[in-house]
Amino acid sequence: MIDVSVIGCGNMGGALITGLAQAGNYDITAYDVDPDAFEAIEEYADRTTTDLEDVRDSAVVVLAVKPDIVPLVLEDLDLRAEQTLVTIAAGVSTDVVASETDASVVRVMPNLAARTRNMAAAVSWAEPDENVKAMLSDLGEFVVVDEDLMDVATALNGSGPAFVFYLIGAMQQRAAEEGLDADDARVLAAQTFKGAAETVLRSEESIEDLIDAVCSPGGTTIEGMEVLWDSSVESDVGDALSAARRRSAELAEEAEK
Ligand SMILES: NC(=O)C1=CN([C@@H]2O[C@H](COP(=O)(O)OP(=O)(O)OC[C@H]3O[C@@H](n4cnc5c(N)ncnc54)[C@H](O)[C@@H]3O)[C@@H](O)[C@H]2O)C=CC1
Ligand SMILES: O=C(O)[C@@H]1CCC=N1
Repeated sequence: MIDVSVIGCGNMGGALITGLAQAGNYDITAYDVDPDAFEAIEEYADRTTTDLEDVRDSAVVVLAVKPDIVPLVLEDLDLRAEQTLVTIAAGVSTDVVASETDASVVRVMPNLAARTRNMAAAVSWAEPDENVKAMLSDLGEFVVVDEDLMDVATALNGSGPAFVFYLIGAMQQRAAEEGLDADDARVLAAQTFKGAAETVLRSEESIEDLIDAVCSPGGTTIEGMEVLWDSSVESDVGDALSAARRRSAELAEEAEK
């Protein structure tokens, strides 16, 4: 049983609590200044609290507040060297957090799919932390990156679910306009993304070869692919990723001030 506290139970803190509770093996304390935040996670957390004292003894404390709130929480959070503080705030460096705590600091960029234990996470740490490793493995897949690559990881896997939701929405909407029931279209679009993603994860074929495998000669897919290849979708998706990466770098500059 790993004793974990989550500070900030909004969208991302709540997703981590939900996923960890489903994994079992975690004793979870949920802390927030706003008791309304507990509504969505009450059934998953072992306890909820508005008293910061209650999180002080956890082996792992996850800081899941907005980047500008991080310094305020650190002012009041007194942790010991044997504890681990996981920071997930976009743009807040390990150094900024480590300068305010005795705990060892691990920086993680998680994503909302923690809710269903399908999270993609990037982690940077001075040395591997066994508890954090267990948590990230229980919540999905993770890769270890140098901290200077956290901005691009933030854009890719942190913000990425929103970009994918957008694409799912676009496919769902057109299929509904062309006659499918909207709920059926939602299921088919989402399951198609899930299946395509799973296929990529389990295959060593290049993305180009996988596209080719769907394009039957003279068939339907190639007609759609011609539209995509002639469009700016590839560079527009890239530009969305770059914009998110730039914002992460800006947040980092703001956090250093
Ligand atoms: N939303 C997402 O998909 C992801 C968010 N993150 C990071 O997670 C952090 C939280 O983001 P969200 O969950 O989206 O924000 P949110 O606004 O949904 O949740 C923030 C929570 O913090 C609470 N809070 C505010 N002040 C507090 C304090 N002093 N002490 C304790 N709790 C306090 C709020 O009541 C709220 O429940 C951010 O730093 C963000 O960069 C990282 C990856 C993905
Ligand atoms: O939008 C944000 O700033 C956070 C960080 C990554 C995903 N959500």
